[in-house]
Amino acid sequence: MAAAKEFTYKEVEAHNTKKDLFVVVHDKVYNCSSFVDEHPGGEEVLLDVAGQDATEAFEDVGHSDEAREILEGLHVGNLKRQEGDPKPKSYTQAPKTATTSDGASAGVGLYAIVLIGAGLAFAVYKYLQSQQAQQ
Ligand code: HEM
Repeated sequence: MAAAKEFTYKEVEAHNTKKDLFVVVHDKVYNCSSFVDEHPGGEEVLLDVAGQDATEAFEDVGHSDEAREILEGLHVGNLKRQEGDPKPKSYTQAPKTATTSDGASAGVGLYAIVLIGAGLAFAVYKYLQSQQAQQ
């Protein structure tokens, strides 16, 4: 049996189009070109990780054993990691950021309401005090 072909990250990076799409999952290199159109999760997500390390993106979704079998069928070689290679690309980063900023703006809104309420109470208190002083 011939030894598995070795790719550097730079070589994998060159395969980043829909017609020529390599991804890395757990340091193995897969040619997904024939599968892009059939992917149940859509072509966009695969194009997003084209030529990159898709380990986290693939694992975050919780793909089935069947998906892993398809993946093995697309295996074309192994990744030869070198110093300075980028880290795996995460899929969940964007939604997480959105949730954080939503929470922050809700907190600011609540803070404003409390401040306005306190201001109003203070104004009423001052008004009543001045009324009493006049009597
Ligand atoms: C790299 C090779 C990949 C293969 C062979 C593959 C294969 C599959 C298969 C067979 C399914 C159907 C459900 C299942 O059996 O788990 C699926 C669903 C899905 N995949 Fe992938 N996938 C790959 C990469 C990715 C990547 C990188 C993402 C990025 C986020 C992704 C996102 C999804 C999503 C969101 C679904 C769910 C679709 C739905 O249920 O509506 N996949 N994939």
